[in-house]
Amino acid sequence: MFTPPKRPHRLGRSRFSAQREKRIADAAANAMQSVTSRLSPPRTPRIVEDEQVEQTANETTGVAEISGVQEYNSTVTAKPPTFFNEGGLLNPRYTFDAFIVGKSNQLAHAASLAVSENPGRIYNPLFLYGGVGLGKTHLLHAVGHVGEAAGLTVLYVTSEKFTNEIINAIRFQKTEEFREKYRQIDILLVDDIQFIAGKESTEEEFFHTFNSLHIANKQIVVTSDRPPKAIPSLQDRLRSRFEWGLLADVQAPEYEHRLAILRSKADSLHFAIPSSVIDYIARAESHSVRELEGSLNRVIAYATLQDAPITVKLASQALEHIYSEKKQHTALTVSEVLVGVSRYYNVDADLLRGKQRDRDIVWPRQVAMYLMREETSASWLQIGTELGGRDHTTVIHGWEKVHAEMAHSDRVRHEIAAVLESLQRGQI
Ligand SMILES: Nc1ncnc2c1ncn2[C@@H]1O[C@H](COP(=O)(O)OP(=O)(O)OP(=O)(O)O)[C@@H](O)[C@H]1O
Repeated sequence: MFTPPKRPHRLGRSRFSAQREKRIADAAANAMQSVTSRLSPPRTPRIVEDEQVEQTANETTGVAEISGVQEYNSTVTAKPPTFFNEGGLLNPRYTFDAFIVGKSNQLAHAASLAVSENPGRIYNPLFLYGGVGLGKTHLLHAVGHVGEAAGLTVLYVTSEKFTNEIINAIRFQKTEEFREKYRQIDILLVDDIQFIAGKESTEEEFFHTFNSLHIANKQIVVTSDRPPKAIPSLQDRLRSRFEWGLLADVQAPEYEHRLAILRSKADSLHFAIPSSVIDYIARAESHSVRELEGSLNRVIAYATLQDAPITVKLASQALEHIYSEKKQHTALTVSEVLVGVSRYYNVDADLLRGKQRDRDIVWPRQVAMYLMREETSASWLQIGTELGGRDHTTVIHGWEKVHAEMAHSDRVRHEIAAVLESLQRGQI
């Protein structure tokens, strides 16, 4: 039977003074820095963080995009845009070699490897989707590295950066230069494509970019936190183009996979971590590899700070606040499930409560029934009431339908896990 993933940790800090926590975090960060600089030569600076790029772009242009409508703030001094990446934007750490393959990411990895070796020829576009911190960006960059090594023109861009470039291009009448740049690319890598949804001119321009690259057999790889059909307000013509190639999802790693990832991370830090400690960290249910990496870094930093050997006891102290926060999760409520399911499937909550029997509405309604039963303490009767006064037998039937589909289909299992994850994220 499907065991729904546990909820990710919430941000509440009631049991810990924020000050104490900050002191540990600062000290850990400092210690980590000194550890890593002692152990390995300084790396090429990491890829510029997206936030920095966006912030700079927005500060420079004074452009705000509100509900898909672009507005210009004329009080900010405007500078002409720079269109071309300065290069080196691929993170050197994000290679195929450094990517640990497991059941949860097998398809996404194999597809990424295949397109990197044969760009524009097999899965085009490749659409990678899944929850936070599960390696989508890592795979995107890995494809880029292989392309660059083969001498191809690779462009990695976040959808926010793409949006900002379009806004700038329109503003400074440089749309031709913008198009020219995008049409010279052999491999276009776009991160977090879900953010272009609802931004009219960005979708329009992306649609044309997509078509001209696709016709020319140039490779397009995009990532998203959800499959195309679940991105609200995405234009249908883009949605169908995303579904043209291959959709590959990444899921949270299971225990053995978490172990392998942690071992590899510890090796890359040149740190001998006892297997009991690796096991201790891996045992915590985690929805994100980023979170796992954070736990490992914290344990190493904690040990360095205290000048103590790395033991399970020390690891449990270092991670105490994280685990105790995980235990404080509150259950979802039926109305949170309703709102979350409606948001995920882009179906109005009133339609979920209503009588319409269209397939597009019936399935999300049944998913809501299933998740209300599994994730809240509500009775069949209460769930029926929340869903527009339905009889409890209807709710049981809905639950059974989803349960049976999940038993037969990986795709449905993944879909339900993705809905649940989006509910949990919405709750934080
Ligand atoms: N299978 C894996 N093997 C090794 N490292 C991994 C793996 N999956 C994820 N990571 C690491 O976890 C971190 C987060 O991964 P990444 O940024 O690619 O996640 P993401 O899915 O793009 O998340 P987001 O949606 O938040 O952008 C990175 O440091 C990445 O190297």
